[in-house]
Amino acid sequence: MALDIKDVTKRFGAFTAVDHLNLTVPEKEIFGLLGANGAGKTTTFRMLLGLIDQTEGQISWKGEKINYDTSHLIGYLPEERGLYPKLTVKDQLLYLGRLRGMKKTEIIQEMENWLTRFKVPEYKNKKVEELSKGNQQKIQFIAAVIHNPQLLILDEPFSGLDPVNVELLKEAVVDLKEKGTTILFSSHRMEHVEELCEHLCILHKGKPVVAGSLKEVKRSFGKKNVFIDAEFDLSFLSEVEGVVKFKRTARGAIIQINDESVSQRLFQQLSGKGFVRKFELEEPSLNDIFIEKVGASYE
Ligand SMILES: Nc1ncnc2c1ncn2[C@@H]1O[C@H](COP(=O)(O)OP(=O)(O)OP(=O)(O)O)[C@@H](O)[C@H]1O
Repeated sequence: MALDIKDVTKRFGAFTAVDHLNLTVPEKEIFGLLGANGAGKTTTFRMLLGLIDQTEGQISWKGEKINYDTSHLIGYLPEERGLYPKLTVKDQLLYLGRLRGMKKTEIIQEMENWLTRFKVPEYKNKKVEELSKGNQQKIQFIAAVIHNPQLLILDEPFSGLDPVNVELLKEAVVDLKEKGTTILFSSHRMEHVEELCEHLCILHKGKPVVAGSLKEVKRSFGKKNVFIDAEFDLSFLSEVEGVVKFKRTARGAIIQINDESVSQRLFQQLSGKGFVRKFELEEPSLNDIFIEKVGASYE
């Protein structure tokens, strides 16, 4: 296994930010770390990178502790973006690439490939401060991957990007994975995690509350959703036995049910009531799971 986090705890004084975390990130996979604000994601990343020490536990990458000697194997997109505003993109990437031990020609080649891929080749000679926030983020992403790291850690990589740039970045992440990079990323956007990750962990107050493969996580949640689009009011279905939640949407209703058999009961209730355009049994979304596991503590 590539990245091993064994019983890791981080305390700041009396406050426990990460609490006995055990995680294994398989090699050449995309792994999602989820959690509400303050759950401990960034603290976990900082410990992985050796930027702060854990209070307890062990972290290793391919069996070795991560330290200054292994830092060229790792790429990091920090949550607090940190580029030098007065430098041009080229000088910025040359500086960061050299710190990673790259040759100038290699850096220029990689930079040009990435800028073309991100559809901004003309940014090479622009100062960072001249770029929009989203475009600065693309440059920050390039800075994280320019040295072809084995392990890539992305803290909220999609935040602040428009849908076109989100797609560009997602495709880049999937390509890197296919070329053998192990990727760990955090996000508040469940649909991104659902689309990209094979394994995931939801942290809550520093503790993992859900962990496993996306399939296992969904299966073990048990509940399902039924989507119904009908020409009549469906709210009476909220009273049917086995219905956990009823949510009206613009086109109908999404009904969370205890188990698959309840869908049959719902279907029977619709008979003779009017025209039903759609009746669909769906997997629970990661959003449903997150809200149940984490959301209760907000109430
Ligand atoms: N240096 C520090 N000193 C004291 N407390 C800290 C420190 N760094 C983080 N914390 C606390 O640890 C907890 C976890 O913070 P962290 O930044 O890891 O959360 P997060 O999951 O990344 O949140 P977000 O989604 O908001 O970025 C928070 O309550 C935070 O206030």
